[in-house]
Amino acid sequence: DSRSLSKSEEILHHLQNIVDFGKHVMKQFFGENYVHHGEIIQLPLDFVRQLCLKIQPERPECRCDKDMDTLSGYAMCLPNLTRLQTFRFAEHRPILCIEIKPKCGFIPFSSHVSQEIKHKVCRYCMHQHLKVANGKWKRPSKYCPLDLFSGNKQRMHFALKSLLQEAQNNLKIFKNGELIYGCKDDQDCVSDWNELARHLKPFFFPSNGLVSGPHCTRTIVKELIHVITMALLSSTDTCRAGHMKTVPLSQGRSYCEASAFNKELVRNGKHKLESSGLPRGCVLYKTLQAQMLDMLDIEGLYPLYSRVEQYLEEFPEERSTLQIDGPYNEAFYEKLLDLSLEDDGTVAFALTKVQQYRIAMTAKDCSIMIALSPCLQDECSEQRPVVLTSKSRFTFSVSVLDLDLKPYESIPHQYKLDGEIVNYYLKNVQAKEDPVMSNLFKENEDCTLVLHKV
Ligand SMILES: O=P(O)(O)O[C@@H]1[C@@H](OP(=O)(O)O)[C@H](OP(=O)(O)O)[C@H](O)[C@H](OP(=O)(O)O)[C@H]1OP(=O)(O)O
Ligand SMILES: Nc1ncnc2c1ncn2[C@@H]1O[C@H](COP(=O)(O)OP(=O)(O)OP(=O)(O)O)[C@@H](O)[C@H]1O
Repeated sequence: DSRSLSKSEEILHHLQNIVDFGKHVMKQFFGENYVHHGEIIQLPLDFVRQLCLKIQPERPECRCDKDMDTLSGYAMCLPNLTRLQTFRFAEHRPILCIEIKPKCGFIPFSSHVSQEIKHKVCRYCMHQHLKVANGKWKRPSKYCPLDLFSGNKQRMHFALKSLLQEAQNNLKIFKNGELIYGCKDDQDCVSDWNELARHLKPFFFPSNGLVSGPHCTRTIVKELIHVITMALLSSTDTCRAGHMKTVPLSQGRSYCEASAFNKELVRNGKHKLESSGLPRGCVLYKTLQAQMLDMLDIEGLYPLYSRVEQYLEEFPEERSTLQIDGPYNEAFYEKLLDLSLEDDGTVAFALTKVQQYRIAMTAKDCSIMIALSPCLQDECSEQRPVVLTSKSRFTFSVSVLDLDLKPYESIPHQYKLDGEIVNYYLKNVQAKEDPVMSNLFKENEDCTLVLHKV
């Protein structure tokens, strides 16, 4: 009927927006090779219905509030990113793929931040405590995104090792497209390093020269961390927004006080954490630059969102002219390049900041896929990126996944969640970790009471 027809059109429009966003916006920020925008295809409805039934039992429970669309027949076709994207020749080879969801790699530098702690401890590390308290994860992770994004090999090594210890939803490993390490759903996490090493041994020690046992496991994990680090730091792409610098590197703190790596250094009497900086073309640099489009922090952004909201309440028909829900075309991209922070009180200024924030949110929640395939020395030419380990060599490709633009409507949720994360941390973690602070906290509370009485 006409209702389902218009629903189908709506879905088609939504998918078209996703493709356009990848093509016209994210490709510009990340570069041609890292982003695969996919294409829209039509599938027979019968096939879609069967597919839906087949995958339903495999879907994580927490995801089942979202239904698969079985009515429109439209679908997005994406390359299988667990496979190498660049070189067809290696397709028959065994393939290892590491998926990392790195999350936000910088500490807010905005003067709109109201709580000092946000300038010291990163959002991921604070959020961990709330997630464990809410039962999302059983144990906190020692991973800190600032270590991964530091570009310093030692800190990156620590971050990756921590991800391998508590993968949560930040790390998955696939062998020939099949998940061998990480969480299938929130309850079911595999973190057996011996098992992982068994899977990886043929990749790293093909001639079987390594005996098994704890030493072997450690060696293999080390080699794995090495190849991931090299792939993350490799510059395999250039892009239009490459010249765009969202923030001078000197702004903001380059380490997080809550990072276990940092704490260990402080315990050993060292107080300066090294951040070697990221090579400009590497995927981490690109991701961080896009994340840093959040220049005002949610606290500075929220009033601007309210300004846009107020305007839309008065002129709802303006929503499409303002391109809030697309089209994500060249004009949309051009507007994102205005990094000025001077608020002239206009809706245009507020809107630009809101859209930049949505891009940043997307980049804070995307995943990086590294696909690696063993290659022989004579196959490795200069055009193909290669990473060497002690006993093998790999050709690899790096892609970015899950680049759908975060909805405008999620901004109030972001604002609320930010407050919850910070308040939980201040009350339950910082106060307990630091008894002096804790006492100060109490004194302040007493003090407030006295003042109230007077
Ligand atoms: O807000 P965060 O940082 O908790 O991120 C959410 C993710 O949680 P995480 O912290 O990575 O465990 C969350 O991850 P999970 O679904 O919990 O694995 C989603 O990616 C969510 O995005 P969306 O709302 O589904 O588009 C993410 O929400 P957005 O903030 O990106 O909208
Ligand atoms: N093109 C791809 N190639 C290989 N693996 C993929 C691809 N797309 C997604 N995946 C795998 O599926 C997981 C979920 O992907 P994604 O979050 O994009 O799904 P989704 O359809 O958006 O689900 P939801 O709507 O529940 O968020 C990814 O973390 C990744 O492991």
